[in-house]
Amino acid sequence: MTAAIEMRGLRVAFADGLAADVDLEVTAGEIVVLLGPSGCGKSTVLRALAGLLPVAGGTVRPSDGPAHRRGIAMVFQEDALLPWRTARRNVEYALELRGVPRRERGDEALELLEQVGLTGFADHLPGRLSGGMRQRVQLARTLAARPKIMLMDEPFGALDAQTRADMQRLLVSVWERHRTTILFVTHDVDEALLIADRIVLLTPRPATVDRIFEVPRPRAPGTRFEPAFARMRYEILAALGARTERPEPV
Ligand SMILES: Nc1ncnc2c1ncn2[C@@H]1O[C@H](COP(=O)(O)OP(=O)(O)OP(=O)(O)O)[C@@H](O)[C@H]1O
Repeated sequence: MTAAIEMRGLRVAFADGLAADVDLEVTAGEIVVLLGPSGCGKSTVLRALAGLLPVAGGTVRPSDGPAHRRGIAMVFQEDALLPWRTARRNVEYALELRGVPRRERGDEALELLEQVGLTGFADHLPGRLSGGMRQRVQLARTLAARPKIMLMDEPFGALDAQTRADMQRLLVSVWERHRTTILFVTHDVDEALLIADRIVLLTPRPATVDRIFEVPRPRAPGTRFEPAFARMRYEILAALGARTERPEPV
C-alpha cells in the first residue's frame, strides 16, 4: 500500500508551547478522520500539512512547495466561493486553473455539479444558495482541481443536522467515485464512524496519536445499530470522555 501522506514526528509549536507531535501514515485512497477533544490540535495538524503553519520538527510527505503543487486541496467550514460568479462559473474557475481548455470547461463543470446533486442550480449565485448547497458547490470546485489529497477541516460543522447527514453521505459517494485520499477533522463521533476507514483518536494538547480504530466498509444505513459498531462507538466516546475529564479542584 502506498502512503499518500506521511507524518514522522511532525511537531508544531506556538509561542506558548508544543501543539502537536504526530506520527501517522494515510494510505492512498483512504479516508482518515482525526478525532479529538476541542483544542487538542486537530486543525493545527491539518494546517501544518497544508503548509499554512511552520513545522518545528519531523518530516512530512508530500513536502516542498505550495499545497496545490503537491496535489493538496484544503476545505474549510466557511466556503471560499467567489460571490460574483455563478455555481458553474466557480467550478469553471478551478478547471481553468487546472488548464482545461475553455470549450471543455462548461460541460465538465455541469457534470461535477450533477455529481454533487446540483443539477438545475448551475446558474445561481452563491448568495442565492443555502449553506448546504454552497458546500456542494465547494466540493464540486475542489474536485475540479483533481487533488490527490483533500484536507477537510470540519467542513460540515456549520450545517443543520439533516443537511450535515446528507453531506456526509454525499462525500462518501463522491469519494467512491474519485478515490481521493481524505484527511478529515471533526469532533463528531458519528460523523467519523459514517465516513472513515480509520479513526485516529488524538490526545489533548499537544496532539499525539492515541488510538486508531479501523471501521469496516461497506456501511448500510442500519450498520450503526449493529453490535460491533455500537461497541466501537461506545469505546471511542469513553476514550474521548476520559481524555476531556478535568481533575477535581482541591
Ligand atoms: N495561530 C495560533 N497561535 C497560537 N496558538 C494557537 C494558534 N492556533 C491554534 N492555537 C492553539 O493551539 C491549540 C490547538 O488548536 P486547534 O485549533 O488545532 O485545535 P482543534 O483540535 O482543531 O480544536 P477545535 O476542535 O475546537 O476546532 C489550541 O490550544 C489553540 O488555542
